[in-house]
Amino acid sequence: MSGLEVRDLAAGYRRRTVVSGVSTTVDTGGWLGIIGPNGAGKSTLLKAIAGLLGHTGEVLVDGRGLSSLRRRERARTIAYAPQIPQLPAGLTVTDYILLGRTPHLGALGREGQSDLEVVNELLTRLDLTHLAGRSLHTLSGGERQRTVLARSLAQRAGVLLLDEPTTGLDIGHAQSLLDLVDELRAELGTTVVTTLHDLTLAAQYADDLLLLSDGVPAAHGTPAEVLTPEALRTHYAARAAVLHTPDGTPVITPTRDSTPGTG
Ligand SMILES: Nc1ncnc2c1ncn2[C@@H]1O[C@H](COP(=O)(O)OP(=O)(O)OP(=O)(O)O)[C@@H](O)[C@H]1O
Repeated sequence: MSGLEVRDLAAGYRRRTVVSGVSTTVDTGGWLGIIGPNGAGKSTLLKAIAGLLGHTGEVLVDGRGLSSLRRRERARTIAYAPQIPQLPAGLTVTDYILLGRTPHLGALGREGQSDLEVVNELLTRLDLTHLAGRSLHTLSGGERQRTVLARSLAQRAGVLLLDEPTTGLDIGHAQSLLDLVDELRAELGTTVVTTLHDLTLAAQYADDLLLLSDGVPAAHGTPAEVLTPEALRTHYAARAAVLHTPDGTPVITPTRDSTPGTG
């Protein structure tokens, strides 16, 4: 049970406010997608929700303010995978993913069978088993991305914040990752917040979308409500058609201007 509530959050860097006026609720086991053009403030918002960036307003999980939680309890409550992670040198893939289990270890700090089982399952599900003993710095971009996500998933926190989790992943690995996250929310009631540039994937996986534009919420609702051709034109300056799958999920496809002489 880990519902998330954000109340009138504002955050930024030094004296510059980058995001403001964000209020939203994500039910236990729900999935909120944060979308918006480059520089809109998506990563800043996610970092502020994670408690990694000073902010005003409140972030509550099951009604409890995150700032009131001790470090270990907080790590069991909320997990965050950054868009561009800093990876420690010299660790193997397995050791790095095991770090995600730290908030669950007993007084001696030794991992047990259940921790290893969680890690092994993630290695399998994220197609990393063949890389288990490899050093982090030898991984390709997509392999590194999957390893970082595996660590955040190993944390088994009630709230999972993922910043652009599919960046650098091919279409198959992107789907496996999002399917796995979807299963965690169904099986464990994990509450998910992701930023996603791929609007079609965002529409397929998230229950609700929050569109940020210039740091403020410009639209908030179901994917079909938020992803309109007007919204794409206004906030992304994009030419795009919005098609729909039989169940009504929007599919965004860019369209090219057919100006004579430009092909
Ligand atoms: N560490 C920082 N210090 C100062 N300004 C920052 C910092 N990080 C981000 N910004 C600025 O804050 C604004 C929002 O950045 P942010 O990374 O949150 O946007 P975003 O929506 O995630 O963008 P993108 O889609 O390009 O990843 C941008 O103008 C950016 O230049």
